[in-house]
Amino acid sequence: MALKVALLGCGVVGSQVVRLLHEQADDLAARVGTPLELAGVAVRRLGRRRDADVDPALLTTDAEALVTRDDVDIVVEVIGGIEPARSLILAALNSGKSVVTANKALLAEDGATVHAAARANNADLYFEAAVAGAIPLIRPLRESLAGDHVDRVLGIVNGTTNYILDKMDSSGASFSDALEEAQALGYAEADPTADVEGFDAAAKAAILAGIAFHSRVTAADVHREGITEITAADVASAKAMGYVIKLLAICARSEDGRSFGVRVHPAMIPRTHPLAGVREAYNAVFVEAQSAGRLMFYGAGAGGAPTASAVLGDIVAVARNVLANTRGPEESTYADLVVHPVGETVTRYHVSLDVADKPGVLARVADMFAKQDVSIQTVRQEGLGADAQLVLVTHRASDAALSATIESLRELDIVRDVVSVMRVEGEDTP
Ligand SMILES: NC(=O)C1=CN([C@@H]2O[C@H](COP(=O)(O)OP(=O)(O)OC[C@H]3O[C@@H](n4cnc5c(N)ncnc54)[C@H](O)[C@@H]3O)[C@@H](O)[C@H]2O)C=CC1
Ligand SMILES: N[C@@H](CC=O)C(=O)O
Ligand code: NA
Repeated sequence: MALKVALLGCGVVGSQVVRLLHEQADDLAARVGTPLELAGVAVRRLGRRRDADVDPALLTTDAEALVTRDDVDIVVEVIGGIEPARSLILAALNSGKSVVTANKALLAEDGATVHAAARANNADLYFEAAVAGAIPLIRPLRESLAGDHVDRVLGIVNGTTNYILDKMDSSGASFSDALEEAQALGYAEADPTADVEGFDAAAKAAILAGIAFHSRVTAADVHREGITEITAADVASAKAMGYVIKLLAICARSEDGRSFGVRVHPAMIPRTHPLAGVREAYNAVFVEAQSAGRLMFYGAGAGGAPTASAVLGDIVAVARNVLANTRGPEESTYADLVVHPVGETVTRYHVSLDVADKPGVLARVADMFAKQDVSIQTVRQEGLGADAQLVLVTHRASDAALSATIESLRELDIVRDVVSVMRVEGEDTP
């Protein structure tokens, strides 16, 4: 007997899920042990032209009725956003269906509710596509590394922003042109603010940290900065110093192991760093675990077909569980560690200051750093006279000390503007 799949949403990802379910039907049936059949596809509007070749008889605008239908075994949610996705997923789980979702926004906002519903109903909740698209990352963390102790997860988890930063760096494209290209290629979220302001990466970081450190983490726990303030001048200045700017997600345990930090922000990394070679919409994530050492996961982090690949992998896993009357791993939060504030983060900084070009300026600026115990590694002057800029790179310092330094620099009459402050990552370890 076939297992029936209900699909919610038929956009960039959903239409590719439909295509793969059709094109690979025989292989999927052989791998699962029984055919997978599309029971229905919930869409917002009937009669709209769509990429997928869907039998019109399967289309419905009544998603609620579809997810609770008796003959449906697995519900795939690729609508995105919080509502109605959450209500539909809960209705599916409460009707005993297993769920596959790509929805990182929901999992990071209210994962506790959906995971609890999965547990209460003895149903599966799989979400490999939610983080880093096609790259197998959730399953390795939840299953392959279940016997290890993860200390750090660090990488590029948003394809749209990586595409924009890469185009700005390699071809001098403007921010807005590069964003339009990323949207046309199907990488961006429905509202690209989620990408460029770092919300999407922050949601993914929350999910990764929660799994890696066996603790509950929500998007609100993540320190988030986007890329909208990054200018062509920042990109050029980074390039001149042998760096490239990337939007990084960093989840790291504290040294005493009692807490961890989760942050998403643009950072300069050396052009020789492995993450510097991650181009276009590709993602790459390092996982550092005590016994496994350093692992690197690389691949397509966005786009219809790559994301659908991860969704299909989850559908097969869930279908096998349904047939075997078993279920996959449930949410693990037993460690219950706390998330420490970003002020405790220790890293290096690149600071650009617009200063008056006159004797004594450097000494006064250096004094502000010294007062906060922030040690300067390099300093150089760019431009002359009214255009003079001081560019400083610090040794490792706490975020709190650096912020206090910047505040005091702003008050100096010789500092006309703090042009940019950016973290420098990846010089000690990847
Ligand atoms: N596009 C990508 O590269 C990736 C997307 N994702 C996630 O996959 C999910 C879907 O993303 P996309 O396919 O890119 O978005 P999309 O905007 O192309 O597709 C969503 C579809 O859901 C439909 N929809 C909205 N409300 C509905 C409702 N009440 N009932 C039925 N259909 C409804 C919309 O009309 C649209 O066709 C999101 O959670 C996104 O974050 C995850 C990884 C990569
Ligand atoms: N908008 C996201 C899509 C995948 O999660 C991105 O650009 O990475
Ligand atoms: Na993935």
